[in-house]
Amino acid sequence: MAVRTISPDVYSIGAIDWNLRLFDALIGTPEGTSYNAFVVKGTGKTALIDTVDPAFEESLLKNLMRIGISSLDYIVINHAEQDHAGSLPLLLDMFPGATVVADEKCRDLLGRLLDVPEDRVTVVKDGDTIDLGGKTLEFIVAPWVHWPETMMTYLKEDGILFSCDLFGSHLATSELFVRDFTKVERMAKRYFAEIMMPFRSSVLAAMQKVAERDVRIIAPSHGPLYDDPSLILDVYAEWTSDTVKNLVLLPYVSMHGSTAKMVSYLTDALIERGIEVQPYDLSKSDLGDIAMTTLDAATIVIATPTVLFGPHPVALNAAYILSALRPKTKFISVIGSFGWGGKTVQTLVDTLSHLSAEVIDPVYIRGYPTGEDLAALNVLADTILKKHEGLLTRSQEGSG
Ligand SMILES: Cc1cc2nc3c(=O)[nH]c(=O)nc-3n(C[C@H](O)[C@H](O)[C@H](O)COP(=O)(O)O)c2cc1C
Repeated sequence: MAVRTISPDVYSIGAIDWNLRLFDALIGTPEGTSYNAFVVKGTGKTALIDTVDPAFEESLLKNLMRIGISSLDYIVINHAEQDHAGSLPLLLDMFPGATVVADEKCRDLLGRLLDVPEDRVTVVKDGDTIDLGGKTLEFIVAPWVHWPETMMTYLKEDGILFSCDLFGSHLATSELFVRDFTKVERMAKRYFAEIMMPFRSSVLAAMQKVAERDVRIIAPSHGPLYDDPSLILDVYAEWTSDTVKNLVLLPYVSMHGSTAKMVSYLTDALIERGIEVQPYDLSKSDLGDIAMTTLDAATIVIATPTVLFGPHPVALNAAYILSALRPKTKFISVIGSFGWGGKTVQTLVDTLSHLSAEVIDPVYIRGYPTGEDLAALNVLADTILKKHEGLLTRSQEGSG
């Protein structure tokens, strides 16, 4: 993997994982990812900031050699997750004089996850600094910007924020800095929806700390870097806001066509009312795309038949994940078809209860939809329209 210079004596030496297609055995990564690691050389001391996934530890060592590093003074660990800290045990063997720099919670997790001895770790607090000689590292503790121990590191003289997972994207690219933001924005949005959305208030607190500093370069731990920070800061301001769009997310599954017919009818009914709608056939769709849509959707309608007295397991899985991601969705509903009975609607409403969204009356029918059932879907579309108009009015009053 190539070494790239970010600014004088600051290098990007991480690894690009071009072929990764599934991260954490959960998240699709259609465009691969990178594990970014950085070296900052001061006149007196040298620091490595984060490591790489252990599968790439050899390439990290080679890159250290390429830039003439024979000893490391500090290894800053912003996040204990293995894709960033996983090469630490090898590095601690290779560089016996190196001290790990981490916050207290991170020290604890490094011990538990990677068996890193406590006496190799120097604990830092929010605002602490280390002077490398003409290069000052400031540590910005950012709990729950993914995990409880996360922190960021700010290189004062160069205005570089090593932001850890914040502002990251799962994107393998040969570009060090973002050049085509339209492409990167999609991957950054997906990353935000899948990783950061459950921690929106913590992200906002971290962004406040970023705003207090003169940040000229943002260097996240996944994906390309930003030499125009406003690109990513502006979209994050929107994503972390409470604003939702006049959009319905409609994830569905259907075995024999009854629920599919209802989805198709409701989709048209929403379009006719000027409401944007995004149906996803759960048997074919990527959860990352669905997660991204939840970021904007004012309403989620889950459509499923009853299977073994409850929702189809694919729909239940989607509801569970959507609930865990805690989108800012304001309204939820359920539509679908059953044969004889079950607890589908209640199970889904209970599963989505984390969202604190208002439940709009479900349309749950027996068998193939009749004219009366389709009329009920028109009523549902009318209700969604009224609810969305109410949101718009409230937000206009709020801004007026
Ligand atoms: C494997 C299987 C299990 C089912 N279990 C139930 C059930 O527990 N309760 C029920 O009311 N209907 C049950 N049904 C019937 C379906 O809910 C019903 O046929 C429904 O109309 C199918 O909708 P779809 O055409 O959208 O797949 C089951 C159907 C299948 C194929």
